[in-house]
Amino acid sequence: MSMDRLIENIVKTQNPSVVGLDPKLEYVPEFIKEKKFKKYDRTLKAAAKAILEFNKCIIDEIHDICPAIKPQAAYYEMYGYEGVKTLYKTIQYAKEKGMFVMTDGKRNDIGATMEAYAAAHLGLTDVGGEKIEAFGADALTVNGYLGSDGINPLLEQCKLYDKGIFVLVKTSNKSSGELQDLKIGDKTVYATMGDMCEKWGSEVMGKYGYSGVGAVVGATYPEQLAEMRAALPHTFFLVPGYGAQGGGAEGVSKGFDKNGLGAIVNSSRGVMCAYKKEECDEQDFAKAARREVIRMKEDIISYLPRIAFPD
Ligand SMILES: O=C(O)c1cc(=O)[nH]c(=O)n1[C@@H]1O[C@H](COP(=O)(O)O)[C@@H](O)[C@H]1O
Repeated sequence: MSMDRLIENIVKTQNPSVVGLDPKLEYVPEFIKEKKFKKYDRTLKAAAKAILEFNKCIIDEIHDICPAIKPQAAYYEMYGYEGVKTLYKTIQYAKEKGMFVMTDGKRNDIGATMEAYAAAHLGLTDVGGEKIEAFGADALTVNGYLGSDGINPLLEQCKLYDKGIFVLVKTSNKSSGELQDLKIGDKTVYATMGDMCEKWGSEVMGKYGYSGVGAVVGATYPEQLAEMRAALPHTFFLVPGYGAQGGGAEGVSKGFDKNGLGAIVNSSRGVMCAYKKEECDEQDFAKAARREVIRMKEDIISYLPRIAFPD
């Protein structure tokens, strides 16, 4: 089960964090951009090639100490088909290095269209009887607010191809409460969505007590993280919002269980732009990313009892 593979990577690296690869071109060091501009002019192709080199250098530096990456599709789509090619190549490269890949697409649609998204990102695409992997991530972020019709096609792919999903429950952004904190009877909308994750997940349980249906709960809402951890014992959390959005290690620790499992914390800009914050030589950008991954890991695990498989 895919969440089992994520847990195994976390225990192996003793690191419950994921690096978000959300590479705006302005984050890419000048020496890489200049090289690509010289070869391809100032084109979408040059941008996509620069981003691929940037991503690969970071993956080379962190794959032994970090269990997973989370490329956010928007940062690739903005460079058109060349950017989408870079997304595919980034996913494949990270997987070859043993990393777990969560594509952040926040996809959702009605059943038939969701089947197409599910095939694209998690399963196989049928080409005249030939089944071909399109993107091949291990997991996909999705929006569950269209209900079960939008989630069931994904569960099929999760079962068939050993994949996982992370459903938006309580998002990290400031206005997330406008809808998600409203009450349905005596329950908030986000808690109701959390319950739906537990229900969907019962079809795809893994061997460490967590299902293939995870939930996104923001690092910026520690109280809600604690509430959801207690309410959703089989749901693994993706926790974005650490660092750049103000979330801290003590807050995110509320999303973990007694074994130091149950959550993985994302940082994107914090890692990609570490070399800018350090003000080190830009040639050193990937090493700065590695230093930030180690700093973040030490920060988070200082609040956890241990990171170990359940007894
Ligand atoms: O699903 C997500 O990953 C996500 C959900 C959420 O509630 N908040 C959130 O910030 N994210 C994503 O997590 C990443 C956060 O990036 P940084 O703020 O740069 O660390 C971005 O890719 C966001 O799209």
